[in-house]
Amino acid sequence: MKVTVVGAGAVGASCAEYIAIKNFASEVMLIDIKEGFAEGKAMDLMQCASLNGFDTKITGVTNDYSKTAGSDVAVITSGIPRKPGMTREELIGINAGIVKSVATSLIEHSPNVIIIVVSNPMDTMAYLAHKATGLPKNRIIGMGGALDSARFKFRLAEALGCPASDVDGMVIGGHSDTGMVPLIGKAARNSVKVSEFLSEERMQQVVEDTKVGGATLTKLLGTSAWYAPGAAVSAMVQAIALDSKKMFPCSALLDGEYGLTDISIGVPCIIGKNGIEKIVEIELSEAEKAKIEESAEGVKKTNALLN
Ligand SMILES: NC(=O)c1ccc[n+]([C@@H]2O[C@H](COP(=O)([O-])OP(=O)(O)OC[C@H]3O[C@@H](n4cnc5c(N)ncnc54)[C@H](O)[C@@H]3O)[C@@H](O)[C@H]2O)c1
Ligand SMILES: O=C(O)C[C@H](O)C(=O)O
Repeated sequence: MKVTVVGAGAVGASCAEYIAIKNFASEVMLIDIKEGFAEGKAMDLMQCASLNGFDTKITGVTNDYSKTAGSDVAVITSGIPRKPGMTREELIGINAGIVKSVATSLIEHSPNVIIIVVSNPMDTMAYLAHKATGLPKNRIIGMGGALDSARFKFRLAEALGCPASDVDGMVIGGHSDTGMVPLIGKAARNSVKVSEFLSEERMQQVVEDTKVGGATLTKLLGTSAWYAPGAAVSAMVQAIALDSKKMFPCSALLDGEYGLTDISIGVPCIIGKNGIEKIVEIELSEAEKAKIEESAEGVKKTNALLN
């Protein structure tokens, strides 16, 4: 499998590194607009091959899309990250132009590619990629929910005083500070609902900490996070490569599912060799439904800025 990663910055390089370490792809092509940058990152990563024991060939190129030809999967991480105090939505002015041109360049050289959109504001960038390319719905996947769910599990594990591997939980809705919907009522520790262990107040704290997970890290780091984002994307690429039919919350273009149309937003999806193979409609409580509707309103407001 050939994977192109557009943007060799913090998230793109982290994603390439995890893909290589997991050793399921034959080739990763890193591409960046900054002269020599992707080449340098690729060389640095390749010098880890004998140390970390991987056979994936990582190559870097400056803005030459002919080198991405024949990609099975492409990950778009190109664009600017937010600084402390900013929202993801504030990035739209610069990132929309980048994502639009990158998505069209990718399919010119890889007509069968499955695109994973990471650049923020992610739900709107995934929607834009659909509009710009006209690709079938299964072939554009927004990454946000996989990361947000990992952060939810981290916060749940912290509250429960247990390893994250004991915890199951999912975040749906928009990938924004206010739009995320952590499904706390369905979260469990080894099949036992977390409400059996945590007070209502502690559960609400977990929900709030999860929603501002990206902002909290941005404040600490001075720019946004990259390790967990890179790991989340690599897990999705792996599910495509291995056709594993794993379920991740992904930003998918909806056509009536969850009562929503003409919007990309986080919902549970089955990921396999065809990208989004199924959107799973789970039963939501009235409160959860109201939160998803509110979240969708927020995403639609950001989408309107594209016009
Ligand atoms: N969806 C998510 O969960 C999630 C998680 C983390 C970061 N992000 C987003 O991912 C994006 C990248 O974050 P980062 O921390 O890696 O930023 P970064 O600045 O480290 O890297 C971005 C890279 O994109 C490159 N670039 C810019 N325009 C380009 C173009 N037209 N073609 C190719 N490359 C181009 C830059 O040169 C830079 O190397 C940001 O928009 C950030 O908000 C999203
Ligand atoms: O927080 C950000 O701006 C980056 C990303 O969306 C994240 O959640 O880490």
